[in-house]
Amino acid sequence: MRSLPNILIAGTPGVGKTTTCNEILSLASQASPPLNLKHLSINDIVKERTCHTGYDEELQTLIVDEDKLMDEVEKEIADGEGEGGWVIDWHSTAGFAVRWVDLVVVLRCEETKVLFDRLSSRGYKDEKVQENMDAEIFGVVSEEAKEAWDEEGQVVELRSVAAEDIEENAERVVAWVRNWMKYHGQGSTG
Ligand SMILES: Nc1ncnc2c1ncn2[C@@H]1O[C@H](COP(=O)(O)OP(=O)(O)OP(=O)(O)O)[C@@H](O)[C@H]1O
Repeated sequence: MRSLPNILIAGTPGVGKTTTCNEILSLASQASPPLNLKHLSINDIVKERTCHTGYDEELQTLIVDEDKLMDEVEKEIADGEGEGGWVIDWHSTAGFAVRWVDLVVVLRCEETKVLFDRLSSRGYKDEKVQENMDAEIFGVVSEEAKEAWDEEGQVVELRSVAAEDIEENAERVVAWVRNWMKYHGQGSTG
């Protein structure tokens, strides 16, 4: 049994995963007592441990080797077995074992114009912007998560459109962590 939950922050590129993870970690470190949450950036793992088979020029993205990537993720998560507290930052839930993750937060940006502007400002090609817009409109990440984590309350969708959503979402996640700790008899653990 972990003493802190593992949380996967998922969603279409540009919905605000990294920004939200940073805010969660910041709030957690300032909490009293502080919560020892740790950021697990899957983007960094893909690049640093070469969990890819090359670069797709068309879609301007690395072609992820999911098996290798999940081996690396499991090493990280297993290292913290009995400890937990990973805030995992990745666009997808594919490949993750359900037992590794206690809560999946899918960030959503329903305001398509806002997401379009965020993606375009990164210099993405039209095709890549469109692919990501379609994924967001059809709720692809959310559907995938709900298929795997079928226990009630394990997948939550949070709106990430305006700047104030970031803080509100981070506060909700930190509050959820506190509740999880109480429920699992970890109430006084920092
Ligand atoms: N809710 C929001 N309100 C205002 N700006 C936001 C919001 N969410 C994200 N942004 C802005 O959008 C940009 C992308 O955010 P961020 O890098 O956190 O997204 P991401 O989901 O982690 O993307 P990727 O999957 O490509 O890593 C940043 O400039 C961030 O400041």
